[in-house]
Amino acid sequence: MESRPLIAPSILSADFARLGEEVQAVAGPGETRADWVHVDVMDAHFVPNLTLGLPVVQSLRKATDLPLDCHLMIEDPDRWAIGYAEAGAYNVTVHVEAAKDPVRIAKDLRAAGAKAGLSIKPGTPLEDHLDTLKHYDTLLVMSVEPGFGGQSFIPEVLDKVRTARRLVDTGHLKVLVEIDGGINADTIEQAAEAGVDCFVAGSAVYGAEDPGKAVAALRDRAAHARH
Ligand SMILES: O=C(CO)[C@H](O)[C@H](O)COP(=O)(O)O
Repeated sequence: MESRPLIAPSILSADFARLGEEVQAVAGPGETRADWVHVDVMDAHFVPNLTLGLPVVQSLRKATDLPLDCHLMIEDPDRWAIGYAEAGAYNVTVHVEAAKDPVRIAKDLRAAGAKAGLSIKPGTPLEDHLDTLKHYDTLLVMSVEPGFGGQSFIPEVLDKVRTARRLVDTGHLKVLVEIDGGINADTIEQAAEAGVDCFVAGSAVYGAEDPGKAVAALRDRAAHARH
């Protein structure tokens, strides 16, 4: 397990007209600094929403030195994922439900210098994808149906998190466990207790008066829940 909980604000809940400033709002000093910036790429096909793509990620790469955690909610990630690695993403996550050759994607991402992430929707069993997961660096467990920010946390996914944590800790997998959807001051403790390493939070960070303070408060809650 990561020595301290990682917090990844999702810019899905940020003001898209001021993205550079919004990222700077979580790039402050000390505990107010986010660990990663989570970037939701949606294509209006894999999910019923449309957000941003490569040009925005290329611009974000120049606007911040925080690691970019790109979550591709798109059809045909086999074709597009590599571009995000080449654009300087730290971690590029594809959906197990969309990838045709996920092992090849992971190898290509790593060869391009990025971490490879695998995401799984709430209703998809993890057990069907264990052979694939061992080729990846991160597992992004969706705790809402992907597509929109501001939804309610689905507590049933915590069993999947516990399973992933157990597999990682018994040495069968070397992946960082990440969770995305409905993470806020009320839900982060359950996720931390279940064994999450990295917490994506959109509305809980960008809906707060001070996004940096929200990052610090979420990390603090997650850290306390682990003890
Ligand atoms: O991937 C996502 C939605 O598909 C978002 O990252 C996620 O929903 C974050 O928003 P919030 O923390 O408000 O739930």
